[in-house]
Amino acid sequence: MVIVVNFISSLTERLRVFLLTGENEIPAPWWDIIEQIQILQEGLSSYSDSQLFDEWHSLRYRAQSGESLTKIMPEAFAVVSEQMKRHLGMTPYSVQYLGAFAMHEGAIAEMQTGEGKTLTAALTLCLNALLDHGIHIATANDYLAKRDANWLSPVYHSLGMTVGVITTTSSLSERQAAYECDITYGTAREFGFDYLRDLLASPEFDTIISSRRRQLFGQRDQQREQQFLNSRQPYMVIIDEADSILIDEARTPLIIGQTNAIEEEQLAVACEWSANHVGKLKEEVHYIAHGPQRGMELTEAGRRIVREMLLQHDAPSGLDTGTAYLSSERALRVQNYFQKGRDYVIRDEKVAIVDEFTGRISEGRMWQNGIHQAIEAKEGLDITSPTKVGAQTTVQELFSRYPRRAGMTGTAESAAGELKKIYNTPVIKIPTNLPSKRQVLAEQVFLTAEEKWAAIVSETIAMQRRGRPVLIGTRSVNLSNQLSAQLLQAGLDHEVLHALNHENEAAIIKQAGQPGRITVATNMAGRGTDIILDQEVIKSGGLHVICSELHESARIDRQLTGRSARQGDPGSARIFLSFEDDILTTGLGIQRSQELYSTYRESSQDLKTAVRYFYQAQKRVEKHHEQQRVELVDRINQRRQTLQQMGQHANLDVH
Ligand SMILES: Nc1ncnc2c1ncn2[C@@H]1O[C@H](COP(=O)(O)OP(=O)(O)OP(=O)(O)O)[C@@H](O)[C@H]1O
Repeated sequence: MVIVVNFISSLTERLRVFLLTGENEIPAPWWDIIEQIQILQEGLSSYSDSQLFDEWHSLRYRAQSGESLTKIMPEAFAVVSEQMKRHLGMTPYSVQYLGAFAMHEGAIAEMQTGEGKTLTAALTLCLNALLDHGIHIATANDYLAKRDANWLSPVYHSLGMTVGVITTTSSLSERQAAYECDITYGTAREFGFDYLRDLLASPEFDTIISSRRRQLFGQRDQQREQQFLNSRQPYMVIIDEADSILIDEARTPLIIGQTNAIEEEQLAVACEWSANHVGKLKEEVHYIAHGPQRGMELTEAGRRIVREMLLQHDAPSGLDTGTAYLSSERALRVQNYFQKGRDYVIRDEKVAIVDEFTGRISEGRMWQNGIHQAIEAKEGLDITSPTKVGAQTTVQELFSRYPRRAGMTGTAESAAGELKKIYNTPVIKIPTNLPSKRQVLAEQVFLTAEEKWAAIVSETIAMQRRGRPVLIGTRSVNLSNQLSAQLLQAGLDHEVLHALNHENEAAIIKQAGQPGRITVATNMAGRGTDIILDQEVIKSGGLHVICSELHESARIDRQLTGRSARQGDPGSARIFLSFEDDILTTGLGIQRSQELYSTYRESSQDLKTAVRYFYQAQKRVEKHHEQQRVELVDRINQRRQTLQQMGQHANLDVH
């Protein structure tokens, strides 16, 4: 045993050298280490449970006495694997060890969907938990946090480790308890908000925030009076769906707000008044549209009309002209760019934001700068409290607090450059356990959206006739409903999975691999839930995935197509496009997309060669989003510096 362990130690040193060189191919020594782990595990199979526990305990002792975790890794993985075999009935595959090595060394392991990332992460988590510092695993949503923690808890408990879960609904004391555990599961968003809550409660925040600034933000938040939620210094985080969190979500800051009663009242009045009046304003005459980000601008004629409306008897008293201009511009922006069913849904008489990347409701999120209230006014709902920024952070800053961080995902390779640049984290591509049998069929391009949807229905019928299940991904709840109506018209039974019914997700996904089953899903597309194929389906070609439009991020498209042909199963995928798709206008502009539309209307035989325009448009949008992320980080850093300067001035005043 000693000889084996020494041999492994020399190999693990080589593993580190490899990572530092930044190549992303799996080197031969990694395979040798796996073989040795398997030999070690074989030796442990005769151990009793208490002997295994003692073995783990001695590894803890060695780790805490200063022996490097990399050196201990093979022995630790052998013990954890033996516990996985005993408690879950599964022994990690070789590729899962590769993923765990990569993550232990701080990389993002790119593992295809369905390759077993949950188990892989557990290996790395256990190893790093040997130091007793507390490890976080950031999952894509609450459901996965609970599911994964429950599934793996017998393994953690058998090693004497505690595991906690934080979800949107966790109380403060539940959060405190979960952070005390060896391993804590939660979403990046929850970890981020708890960090901000603790930041607001910290004495440093008081020094930074001068008394003048406190006046601006109102009195101390109640939460600031109580203990920290997480009193431990964060040590390591593993980020699941790392590209989605580190790239897609990094465009919006995490903000924790504080309210102000007077502004609340004024905003509500202005929003309601504007929502009722902006219908009278005409584009180009009264306002200019600058796009979703920059919004609307009233022209001189527009301002005149707003002033006239303010003089009418139904105008609320106390609404000043400046506020009326601003709230009219905001109401116009909401009317033109925020779509019910795509950007938000109404749930329990409240506006709930739909995450554009996952298709799920972003629990607890509100749009800032009065947008949320303007939407409520447009929908005739009660106006909720506006929030002022109390503290904010970026995803980049949140994760840079952890001395050790790693990630895993099915689709990081295309974002490898940005991940390396912003987070200094390499991406390592892990091979699949079994060779992939996915057939990616040629894209189909149509002039109009109508033709495209008709073709999607036809392809669905053809696949169903062969006994194959079909999963159709759409970009919004509205489109899902529209397609659903068409499927019904064609007499096709189907299930719809979207932000408003995602409680049934697991049940719907469970059935999605049955012969001839049709499932329509918004972007979430059952991420994190396995579509298990019926034996008959495997014989008839597996799941067929239809991507009904290109998403603004190519990774989301790949996640969708990746639902087919998992773990060596057969399967296929096809992307359908039309010249009326949003991606063209967003990426190439309205004029260019109209030109393309006209060109291809005249020469429809060229449609096939048009595919490249769609990918070009998608690339442009991705580039634009990357730019936004860089700007966000700069803006928040600048704001911090200003605050710090204000704090220093305040201190000078006191002295
Ligand atoms: N070593 C193993 N032996 C047998 N089954 C395994 C093993 N590892 C994982 N599985 C099974 O494979 C399936 C997929 O696992 P998991 O959900 O972790 O995959 P994933 O890579 O996270 O997929 P996704 O990207 O869809 O979330 C699960 O049903 C799991 O039980």
